[in-house]
Amino acid sequence: MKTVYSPLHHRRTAVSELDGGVLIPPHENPNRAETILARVKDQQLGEVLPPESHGLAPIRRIHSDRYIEFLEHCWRDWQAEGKPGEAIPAVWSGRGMRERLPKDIDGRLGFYSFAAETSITDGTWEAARAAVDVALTAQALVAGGERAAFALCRPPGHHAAEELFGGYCFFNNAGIAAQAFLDQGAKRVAILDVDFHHGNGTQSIFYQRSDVLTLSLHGDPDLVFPHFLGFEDETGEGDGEGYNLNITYPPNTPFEVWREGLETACQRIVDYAPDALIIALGVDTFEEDPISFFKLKSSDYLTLGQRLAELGLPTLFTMEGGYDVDAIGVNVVNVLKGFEG
Ligand SMILES: NCCCNCCCCCS
Ligand SMILES: [Mg+2]
Ligand SMILES: [Zn+2]
Repeated sequence: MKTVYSPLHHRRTAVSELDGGVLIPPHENPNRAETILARVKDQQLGEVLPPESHGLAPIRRIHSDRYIEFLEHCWRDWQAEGKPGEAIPAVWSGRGMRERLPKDIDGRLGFYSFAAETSITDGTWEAARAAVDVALTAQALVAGGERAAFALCRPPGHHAAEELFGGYCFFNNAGIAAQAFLDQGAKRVAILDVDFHHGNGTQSIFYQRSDVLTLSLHGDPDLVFPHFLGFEDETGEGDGEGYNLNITYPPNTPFEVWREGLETACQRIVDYAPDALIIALGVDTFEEDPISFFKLKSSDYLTLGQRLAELGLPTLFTMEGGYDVDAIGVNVVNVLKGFEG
């Protein structure tokens, strides 16, 4: 299986994440991608390719122009105000307030985000753009006939909505790739999110559409991020009714239980008969993950990959979460090796 990787992910080297009332070194750090890349090479998974540039057009198919403009200029505008730290949202439109876009940078940060753990800093724009190019380059490999390809994206994307950043995400790499498949002639695309957290951005982008089936297995949002979306009664709206599936699990869920949800999701995908499958691959389902509460073991990721291969679909893997950096390489490549059989 080919991997697409860009060293430009290093441009996203934030120094602060708001956690527990203090600023900590971010969980979503460059070592994640480097550890995965090293394991890809160590296991001789396949060729590692640089991304081709795809420009803004594919991003504009999913994210609004004003949101893209905001991301491009946020750091400049923040610095212009002489703020000492990284750009972190601190004020939002609470219930009963207005949903209008303010001029001020603090207001705009709140308007375009849903969480405060994700800072914007110098280079975030470049890294987020490169992650999209990585996803689209891998998508082109699959559209061009490869059975599967791995987009080693960093920063991740599944929490990013049309006009929202958060959860370490800025552009929805998997969603942009799904739209690219459709723009190139696919009729139906399924996005299966196996990250520990609900893919709220992916769900909301396609919530009223039936040409993209979105499915996510994740920790009960009553207990974990993103807290305000991802419940099992969210099944889609309008044309999209029936084309969103959320399966939630409690703390300490082991693979034996989690795989039942995977089976349900796989059956739904078979019924949907998509032209392509995108796996939003987070491995924060791992038993040692520092911010999650499932109990999957490294060997379970081999089984996960095997099960996904049985769907027999052209498959794009986009890298999402996973924060036990020592184990992330083994766990990610186990999925891909399991898939290859
Ligand atoms: N104290 C941990 C808070 C985590 N909040 C964001 C989680 C984003 C996961 C991305 S896959
Ligand atoms: Mg998920
Ligand atoms: Zn996650």
